[in-house]
Amino acid sequence: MCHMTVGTLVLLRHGESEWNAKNLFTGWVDVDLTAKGEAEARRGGELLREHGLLPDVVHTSVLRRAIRTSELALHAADRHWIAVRRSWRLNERHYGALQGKNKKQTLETYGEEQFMLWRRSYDTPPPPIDDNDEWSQVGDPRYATLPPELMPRTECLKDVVARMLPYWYDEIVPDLLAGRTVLVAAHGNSLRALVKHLDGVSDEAIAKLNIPTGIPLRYDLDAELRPVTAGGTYLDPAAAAEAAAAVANQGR
Ligand SMILES: O=C(O)[C@@H](CO)OP(=O)(O)O
Repeated sequence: MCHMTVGTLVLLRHGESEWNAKNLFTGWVDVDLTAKGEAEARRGGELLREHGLLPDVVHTSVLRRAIRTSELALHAADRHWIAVRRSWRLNERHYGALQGKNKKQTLETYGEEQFMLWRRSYDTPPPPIDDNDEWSQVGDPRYATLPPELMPRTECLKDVVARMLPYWYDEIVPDLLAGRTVLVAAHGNSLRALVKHLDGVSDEAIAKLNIPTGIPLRYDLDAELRPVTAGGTYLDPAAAAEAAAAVANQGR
């Protein structure tokens, strides 16, 4: 008899970034972590170590807040030496013309309904960013090999699901099927896209789901890659609930 071993998936949103702290829409803008964000990343790594949840491989976006979070967390867990893979497909949702804009001012200017449509609706993207905008990523060398028609100027969550899933199936799933413990260090909305897929969250319900910074979320998957526990398990559930509520309230 052949038993397929399925590994464990651990999702980690980067720690607080400079633009999280300033309450600015960030998207693909490559901002760094704050000192608080660095401490959150280290704490995330300590949680991994305390729970004996030691990654064999890490997948990150190509943005420094996720890369640095993974490095700080893995250092704290004594797993700094594991294999690393990165992809733009794990990047934060491209926030279009909202990149660099203040969330509170945007809420005041456009009103609650439009603000939440842009932030959390499944299929309404913000207006596209102009290629000459100071926060455009056109010309950024890290995307030089990206086919031009794949380079986003804005994205809704549905677009993120569509561009993230090829990476999930082609790069992450094989690691899981090989029985590995897989850490995915990414972003609020790219992880919402992955959670939506894993848990089969409806287009409506995903609007209410927020991912806190720096707290590992564990998913044990069955042989069909379905979560054994719906929604996964945060390694620090109380801190996760409080931090997710704070994300939901941004802009207010
Ligand atoms: O600004 C962003 O890129 C994201 C994540 O910080 O914000 P929001 O939670 O509003 O989608």
